Amino acid sequence: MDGIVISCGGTGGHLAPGIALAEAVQARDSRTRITLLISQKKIDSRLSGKYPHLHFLAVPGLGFSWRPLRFFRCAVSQLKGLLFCLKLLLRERPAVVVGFGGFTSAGVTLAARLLGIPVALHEANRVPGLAVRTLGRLATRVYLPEGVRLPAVRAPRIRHVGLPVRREIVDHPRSAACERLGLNPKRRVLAVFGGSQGAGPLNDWAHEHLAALAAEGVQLYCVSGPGKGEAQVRELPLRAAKPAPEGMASDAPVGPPAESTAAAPNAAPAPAPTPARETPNAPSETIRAIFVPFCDDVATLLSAADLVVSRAGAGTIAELIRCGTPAILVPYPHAADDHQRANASFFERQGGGVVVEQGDFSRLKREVLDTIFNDWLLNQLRSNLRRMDRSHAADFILDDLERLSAESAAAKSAGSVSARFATPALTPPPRAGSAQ
Ligand SMILES: CC(=O)N[C@H]1[C@@H](OP(=O)(O)OP(=O)(O)OC[C@H]2O[C@@H](n3ccc(=O)[nH]c3=O)[C@H](O)[C@@H]2O)O[C@H](CO)[C@@H](O)[C@@H]1O
Repeated sequence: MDGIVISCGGTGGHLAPGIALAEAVQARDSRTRITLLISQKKIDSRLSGKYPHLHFLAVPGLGFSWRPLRFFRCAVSQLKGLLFCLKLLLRERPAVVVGFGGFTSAGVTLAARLLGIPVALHEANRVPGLAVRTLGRLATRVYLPEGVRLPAVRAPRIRHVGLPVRREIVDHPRSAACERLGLNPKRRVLAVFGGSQGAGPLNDWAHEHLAALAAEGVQLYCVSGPGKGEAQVRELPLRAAKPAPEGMASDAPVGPPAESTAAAPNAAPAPAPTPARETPNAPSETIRAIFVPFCDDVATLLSAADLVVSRAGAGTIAELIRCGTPAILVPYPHAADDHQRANASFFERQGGGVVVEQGDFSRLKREVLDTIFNDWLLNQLRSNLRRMDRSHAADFILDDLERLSAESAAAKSAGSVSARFATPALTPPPRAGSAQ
């Protein structure tokens, strides 16, 4: 393939699979020109900064809104985005364009369509978003999660495939991962993760329950999200107020902990070993709760965690599956068309974990403690997650894109040959997107 433009801006859930696809293209042929279009949002520059070997370009564009002023600003910025993409595609002449949804996909999809470049759109969620629903009709190909339908797009243009996951997302040995994060491998680890923007209610829950979790011997690692809290490490006493019966969580109230606070997440050595449930009263031991605004090494976090409490973004779910980490998903209740609830309940039905609604937070602590100390259940969930993994998504998409680009090239050259030998009256000019 000569070149590829990947539109993946607006949020971590679009950017991460874009990066994954770019990595797969590079691995297949390092000479392929790859351009990744991102948005001007901070989260995009934060995440893309980790990949200096890839070529990112920020494209103008704002998210859609029905509010009059915002609607007008969105229309102007989308127009600017379209012109930007037309210039880019005319200069780069990529063999194919791929969009991972979101408002940054609009301009490049239209531009590709106008220039007769095959364009593929990928939907990660179990309810297709506005971008894929509206732009899908223009696309040469639409990739959907297994079992998801999009009636507006003709069936031959649809392929069912999972979400490409970045190469770095692999399951590491747990002990080494814990030590890298400054956690004690002999204690249980709960990760709290709100997706690329963080989740205020999950952060609040983590702050409210860190003492109670520590008392039970559960270490906490909370990724609070950019701008949603400072990095801090807290050392809390391990103190079972009421020893719990074997295999059951204690819900006894825990008094205010004698705690210390430090600023650097990975500074101090890991505390002394001994699981809380085996020796509930180890007076000198402290349990850590770590808060970071952003995590640059999600694979290490998911490898260290025995259990994750998380939003139900499609990217996070794909990474939980890849690392085999069981989760309690708390879908974001205001996600467009409630797609996070659909993502979460599919994950639950497949056996990767359980769903707790945000309105049902009172049962979250019990759910966490009942799961995190239940080795039989954790093993069941891990084996279900292994079964759910679709590790070939990037290669499947890449094979298909190569086919689309070859078909488009063949159609174009057939068009130009017939144009040379046939009379113009008999041979219609090749249509844009004739490979469709
Ligand atoms: C509120 C909302 O509508 N969120 C949507 C958004 O989620 P969001 O942007 O949160 O995306 P996901 O949860 O799908 O993925 C987040 C990605 O960012 C990475 N990451 C995140 C935090 C961090 O500190 N470091 C880091 O690297 C994760 O590893 C993952 O690759 O896009 C997803 C994909 O369309 C949707 O499913 C989500 O519903």
